[in-house]
Amino acid sequence: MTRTSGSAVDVRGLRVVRGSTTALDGVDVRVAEGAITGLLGPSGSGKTTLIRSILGVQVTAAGSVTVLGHPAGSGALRREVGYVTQAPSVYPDLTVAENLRYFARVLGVPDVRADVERVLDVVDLHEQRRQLTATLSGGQASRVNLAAALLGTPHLVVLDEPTVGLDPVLRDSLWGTFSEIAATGTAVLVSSHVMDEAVRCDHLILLRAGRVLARGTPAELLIRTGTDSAEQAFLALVRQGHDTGGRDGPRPDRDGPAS
Ligand SMILES: Nc1ncnc2c1ncn2[C@@H]1O[C@H](COP(=O)(O)OP(=O)(O)OP(=O)(O)O)[C@@H](O)[C@H]1O
Repeated sequence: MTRTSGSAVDVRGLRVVRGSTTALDGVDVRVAEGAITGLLGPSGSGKTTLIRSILGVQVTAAGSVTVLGHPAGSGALRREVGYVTQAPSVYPDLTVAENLRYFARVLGVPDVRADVERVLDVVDLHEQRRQLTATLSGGQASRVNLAAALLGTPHLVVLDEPTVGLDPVLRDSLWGTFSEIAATGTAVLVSSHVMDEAVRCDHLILLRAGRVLARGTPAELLIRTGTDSAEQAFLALVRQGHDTGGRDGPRPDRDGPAS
């Protein structure tokens, strides 16, 4: 299996059918190493389905999903991919440090103590290390989830709507942490339906109705649409109705028009 240079994730021609819905319809996506890629789109556009496909837990109808040079879901990726779900994924009746030690052992991290200290550092939760997870604030709980996903130094971190329900200050601080993680060379894929978070990403993939509506840097999308906010850019792209750029150039055959 070849690995596209600089790409942690390479999705080609992905089609997924869930129930009677075509959740993804011929999607091509790359996620770059050492950068934050934002996966944006309204509710039901296919963000979670794409994330599930990248994690290798989604039955696909056509196409390929390659993660760090391996087919999505391969055993080789177990320690390589960190995933932060929308729901809390740590044990409420354990302390922060107990949770992290437990997950580090499950992952088979060689030096559990050192790795737990490292991730506590990244998410700035040293003070809460002995606190029961159930008693943490919403923002602190999000940080424990993130810390658990960072154990074992993954090369790809996938976050599904990580800032939902957080106040603007906490959101800002969490995005700062994502930038720090990306700066270490890790590929960070963040889904969000909050368009104003788009400016915090290095690359954007806009999904609509199971298709890629557009992709590019935030600045490129604003210039292309002649707008000054991600939300307006998204609406302008919906009106234009097709993917007008990105790595492959126009792909009206595959990515548009969006329905
Ligand atoms: N288990 C399922 N059975 C049938 N259809 C499903 C199932 N899960 C998702 N879908 C449909 O697939 C489409 C894509 O859903 P998906 O959850 O990927 O969207 P999303 O962009 O993540 O939405 P949200 O922002 O609301 O989480 C939607 O039309 C949804 O109704």
